[in-house]
Amino acid sequence: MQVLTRPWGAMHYRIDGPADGPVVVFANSLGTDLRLWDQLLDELPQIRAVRFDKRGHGLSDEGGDYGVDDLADDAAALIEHLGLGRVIFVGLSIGGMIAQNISARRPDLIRAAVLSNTAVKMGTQQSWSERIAAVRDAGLDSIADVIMQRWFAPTFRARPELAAWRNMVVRTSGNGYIAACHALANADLTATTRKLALPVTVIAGDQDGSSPAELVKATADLIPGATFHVIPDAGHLPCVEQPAAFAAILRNFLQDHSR
Ligand SMILES: O=C(O)CCC(=O)CC(=O)O
Repeated sequence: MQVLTRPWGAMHYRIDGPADGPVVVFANSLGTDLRLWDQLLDELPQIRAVRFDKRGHGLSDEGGDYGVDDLADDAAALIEHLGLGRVIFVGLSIGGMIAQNISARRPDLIRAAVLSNTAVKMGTQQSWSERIAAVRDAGLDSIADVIMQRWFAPTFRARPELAAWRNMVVRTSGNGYIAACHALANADLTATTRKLALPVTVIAGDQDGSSPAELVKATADLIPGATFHVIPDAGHLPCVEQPAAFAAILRNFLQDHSR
C-alpha cells in the first residue's frame, strides 16, 4: 500500500507496469477510485501506470474543502515525489479537469494529455446544489441508480459487474463526494484550456449521460491541435465499457508523444 502524505492527509496511490515503460498518470472521476482503470490497464501491460485516489475517494483521506487547483496540486506533488519527470496525463471527467488544470499550470510536469469524458465546465450551480442536497439528505444510495444510467450504456447495465460499480459509488465518503461536487460547481477552465500548448487528445462516449459527446467535443474544439474520438457503445466511463477501444487510442497517442 503506497501513500503520499499531503497537508490535508493521506493520498493513496499505486504504481503498476515495467519500470522502463512510458509513464502515464491517471486521474479518476467523481464517485470512483483508482480501480476505474483496471480493465484498461489489462490492455496496456507495457506502460508504467501511476494512479491515485483523489481526496475523499477510495483509500485517501477526505481532505476538507478544495477546488480543481488543489486536486491538480495533489497530482503535481505525486509526480514530483516519485521523480517521474514529464508524464502523459490521462483524466476522466473531474479527472479530466485535473488533467486540463495541471497541463495549464505545470507544463514542466506534463508532456501530453488525454481528456476523457470531460469539459471545461460541467453542470450548473443549480444541478450541483441539487445533487449535494440529495446526498446530504438521503445519502449516495438515493442517487446511485440514476448515476448508473448516466455512466453506462444499456448493454453494460445488464452485466453482473454493475452491482460492483454501484457499490463503489455508495461506499464513497458522502463528505468526500460533496466536496468534489463543490469543486465541480466552481470550476470553469475555459480561459486556461483554450491556451493549452501541448499535445492533447479528447475522448467521448456516444451514450454518455453525464458529459454528452457534443459537450466534450466543444472542449476539444477549444484546444489548438487537439484530436477528438467518440467511442461507440460507451457511456461516461469508456475505459470500463470499451477498454480495448480506449487502449487503442491511448496506444497510438503514446507512440507519437512518449519520449
Ligand atoms: O464524473 C465526474 O467526475 C463528474 C460528472 C458527473 O456528474 C458524473 C455523474 O454522472 O455522476
